[in-house]
Amino acid sequence: MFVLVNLKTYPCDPVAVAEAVRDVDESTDARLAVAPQAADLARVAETGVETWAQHVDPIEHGSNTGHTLAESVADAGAVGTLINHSEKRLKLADIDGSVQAAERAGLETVVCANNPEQIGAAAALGPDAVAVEPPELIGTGTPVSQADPDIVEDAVEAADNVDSEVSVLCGAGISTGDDVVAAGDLGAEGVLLASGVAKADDPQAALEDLVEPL
Ligand SMILES: O=C[C@H](O)COP(=O)(O)O
Repeated sequence: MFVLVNLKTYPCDPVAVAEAVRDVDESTDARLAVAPQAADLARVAETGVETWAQHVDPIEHGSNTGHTLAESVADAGAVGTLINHSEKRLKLADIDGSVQAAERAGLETVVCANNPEQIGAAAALGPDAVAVEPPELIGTGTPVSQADPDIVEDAVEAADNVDSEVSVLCGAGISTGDDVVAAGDLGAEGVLLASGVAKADDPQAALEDLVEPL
């Protein structure tokens, strides 16, 4: 299983969480990674943890003030990027452009979507993976894998119908090892999570619980 920890803009210490993710990664067969804010990418990557960006823009070098260039993200040490997170939604053409920009820079891609129908559309754009996240469950602590298992199974089917090479992650409310196991049982190859680790009093203990059954 791939466990991708999104730090969003939570007031955690990104380096401390990154070190916890790195240390737990060394004790599990699961693949762990962390997605800090763009400004924190380089110092997070310096910890040795697998580092992802939260977003890249559909642009090239040039007149793009305030945008996030995929090549700069890669130069800072990221190996992948989220695209179209529910909190950073893009137009379809921009999702396509961001996937292309990320691939140009050698970044792995996970395109987020709200439901199985959008997952099918996202998969058609050729990312490495898609992530289904019902927005109403994000940050609630109510896991999608238990509250809405059909949406995960339907997302897996929708992606598979379009491109069987595209992996499916699920996210929203996932905070325990049981939640991750349930996601895997529904066909997901990974989970995208945030508050369960980034807002935990002890992020390392939260991560150890997450990967313990894997
Ligand atoms: O990127 C992560 C997702 O939005 C899930 O967030 P959450 O684990 O806080 O529900």
